Amino acid sequence: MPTLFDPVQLGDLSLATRIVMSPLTRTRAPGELANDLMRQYYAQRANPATGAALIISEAIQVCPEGRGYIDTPGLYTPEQTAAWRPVTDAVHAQGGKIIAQLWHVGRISHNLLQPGGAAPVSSSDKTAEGVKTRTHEGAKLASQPRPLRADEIPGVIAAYRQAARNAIAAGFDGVQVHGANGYLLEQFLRDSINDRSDAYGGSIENRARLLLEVMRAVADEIGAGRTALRLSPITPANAAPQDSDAQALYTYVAAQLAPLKLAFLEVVEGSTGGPRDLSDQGVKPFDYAAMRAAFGGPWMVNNGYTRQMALDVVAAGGADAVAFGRPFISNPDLGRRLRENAPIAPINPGTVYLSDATGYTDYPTLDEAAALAK
Ligand SMILES: C=C(C(=O)O)c1ccccc1
Repeated sequence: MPTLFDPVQLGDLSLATRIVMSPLTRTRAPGELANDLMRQYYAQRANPATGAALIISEAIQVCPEGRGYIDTPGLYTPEQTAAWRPVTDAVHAQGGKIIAQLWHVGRISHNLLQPGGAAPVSSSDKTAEGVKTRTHEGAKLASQPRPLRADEIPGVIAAYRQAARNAIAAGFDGVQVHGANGYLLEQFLRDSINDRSDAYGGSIENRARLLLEVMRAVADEIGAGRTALRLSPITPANAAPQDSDAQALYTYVAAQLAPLKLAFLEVVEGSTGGPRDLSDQGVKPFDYAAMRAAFGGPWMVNNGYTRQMALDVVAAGGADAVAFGRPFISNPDLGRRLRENAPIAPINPGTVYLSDATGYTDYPTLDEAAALAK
């Protein structure tokens, strides 16, 4: 069996190792534009020999209504598209690969962030209780959303399609659709949020419809081999209550995706950035192997993987690649540290969402830290 450090083919993406950098929102994109500080940050982590064999970008909104925080980037205008080109060029100059995570936050937003101060959109009018968003007027509780009308849904699908086209024009090697963590597509998937009575609500087939229509549109636009998806079957992130039957729902989705032959499916195991086992919260254990069997394609795992866990899951054939999030924030050369079993520097939680280089591009590599220590 291969090791974590062996090459792997994920659709059209040929990776030098199975070490992937997870999407990480960092709120360093004022005006929704990628910039030179972001170019530095991604380039620092892009060399497959020392960093990530594949970078999945921070979440990037596909339309104005898809924004839920200040200073997150977009991919829905020519200016936003052009702003990403220096970033993808810098990643490629390191021999790396990068795909764009395409995002629509749905109800995880506030009127202050919405065009014309309108209500955010979702599958229903259910508010994400207690969720805070970041506006120019400070942290605000998410606003009550309005349900998307059925005649608005083709426009949402078109926005994902156009953003995927823009991502390729910007030099990305592909895209990952964000179908996880309580955002729009998961707001349609789960019957704890979606109470629609039209073709996009009710049965599992109807609640999965929007996600599957988006995936088919993106794959049709840029090729399935450059199209990936992230799902989070049991995460409670962003006040997303559990579905009444997560196993049936997500196994159905995986089976419906199988014929598309996507580049990969990345699955967040447990609670995003939190516990992997939620049984103490009354959540039934989820059978990820059954979901993988239904999907049948390249499988990427995420959430709290240590070096040993990552080595073990790949060696056992339990995953084709492992995505690391927070460790890549504070270790730009994480790939080297994993290979050499070198110390993993911890993050400073207080600087994750600042707006400058502090806690962003100033974490040292092993060599830089050694030089500083002399
Ligand atoms: C895109 C995010 C996700 O997937 O949870 C996100 C957004 C804001 C802060 C942290 C994470």
